[in-house]
Amino acid sequence: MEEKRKVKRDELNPMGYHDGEHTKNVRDWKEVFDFLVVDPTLIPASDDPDDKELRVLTNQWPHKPSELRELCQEYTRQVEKLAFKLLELISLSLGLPADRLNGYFKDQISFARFNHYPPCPAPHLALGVGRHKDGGALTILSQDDVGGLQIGRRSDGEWIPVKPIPDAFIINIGNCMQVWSNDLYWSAEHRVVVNSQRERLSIPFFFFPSHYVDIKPLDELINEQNPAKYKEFNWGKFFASRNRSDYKKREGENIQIDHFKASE
Ligand SMILES: O=C(O)CCC(=O)C(=O)O
Ligand SMILES: [Fe+2]
Repeated sequence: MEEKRKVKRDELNPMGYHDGEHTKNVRDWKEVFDFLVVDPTLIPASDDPDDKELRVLTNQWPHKPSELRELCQEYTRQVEKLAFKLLELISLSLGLPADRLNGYFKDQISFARFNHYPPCPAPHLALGVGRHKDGGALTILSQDDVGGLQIGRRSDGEWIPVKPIPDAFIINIGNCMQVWSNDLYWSAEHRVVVNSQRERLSIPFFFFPSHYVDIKPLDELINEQNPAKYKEFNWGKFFASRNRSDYKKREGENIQIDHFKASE
């Protein structure tokens, strides 16, 4: 516990250890450790569109276990390669050049997270993570054999458990990919249920574009018959606004991707 406290995140540095996260204003039954892929990483200081100030994020590593830092860095080096490979395959699947999306990640603000979901005495009253869509381009998720992740089926919203498969990653489409592809790729809503018997561990890698990238449906994919379904938005500001709502309970509605839907 002492080591965790030394690397606890705060309002200035959101990296490190944290056990009070909120998804859409509801506290999650979990503790997390976050670390950046690129250290340091620059993000907007606030979600105010007129505020041009940037904030420097840096990693916070505990002294114990001493090999944690090196292991984490090696993990994200490898998973990042997979993320770029998937990005290229998705571009090709959309009929675009393989490297069409790569430029958006020149100063990526990606990070990885250890999620620890302790056993919960009243699992029907809590969620590990409340329903949400991942914000970035892709999420590459590694999970243990306990299970608990559920995906909201697009047709009827029913929660479908994602069965853990040994040595397999789960790939989630994020909001940015949904918008770039003008809904050809869909960012599935998901949540995590907890249980009273076993703790669970998962490690998502959130593949996030550079903060200054403006996200909109790709020109090559829209035309008169198939107009843009989203208005342009700035990724860094979107990220900053979601982060604010992650950090603590807030008044009012949180910004979600549907806010940028073009009017029908
Ligand atoms: O633990 C999981 O399986 C998923 C966690 C998740 O959805 C997230 O951290 O965004
Ligand atoms: Fe998620």
